[in-house]
Amino acid sequence: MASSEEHTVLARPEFDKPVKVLIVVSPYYSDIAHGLLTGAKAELSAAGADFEVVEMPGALEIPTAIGISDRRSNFDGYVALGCVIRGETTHYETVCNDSSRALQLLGLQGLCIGNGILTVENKKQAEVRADPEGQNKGGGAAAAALHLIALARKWAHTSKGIGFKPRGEDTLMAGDTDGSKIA
Ligand SMILES: Nc1c(NC[C@H](O)[C@H](O)[C@H](O)CO)[nH]c(=O)[nH]c1=O
Ligand SMILES: CC(=O)[C@@H](O)COP(=O)(O)O
Repeated sequence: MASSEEHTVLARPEFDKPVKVLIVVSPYYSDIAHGLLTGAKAELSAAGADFEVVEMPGALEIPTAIGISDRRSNFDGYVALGCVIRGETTHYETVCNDSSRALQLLGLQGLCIGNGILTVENKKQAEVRADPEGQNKGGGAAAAALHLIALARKWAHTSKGIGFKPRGEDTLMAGDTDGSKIA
């Protein structure tokens, strides 16, 4: 089956300065969340990254939680962990699509986010994907965040000089109301 085929995994990035990552996890399916979290923590620890963990009720709250955290803290990156299992109604599509799209939009704003929100047909599919000894999607999401952080740091002191300003305390972000922060 295509889903069990091996894929290429990039070498773990190395950092010369501390890295601080926020894991935002929904325990909606707690056993699945536990597996994802175990894999993500192991990957971050192997890279020497520090991390904190916060919980949100469901996958839909995860992007909002990351957006709030990014405006009010100093994390280098984020790992989103959760699981959405198809039910009887169309709500599955809403939770899957909106959480994924919102994470991508945050990413396009410059946030370094690994998406480890499983979107599956049944619990069995989730179990093999969450298992740190199996597909280890939590570890994969943490690795994705680390690669984005490494890229952001690689270009940290580079600019085309055409008015682009890296995100920072003096950069106006969506939701900011302080006019003095306008970049
Ligand atoms: N059905 C699943 C949900 N639904 C809950 C939403 O994420 C959200 O918390 C609620 O609509 C309140 O805003 N969440 C999951 O993480 N997984 C599901 O399968
Ligand atoms: C992904 C969901 O929100 C899903 O679990 C909801 O189930 P249902 O469509 O049966 O209400």
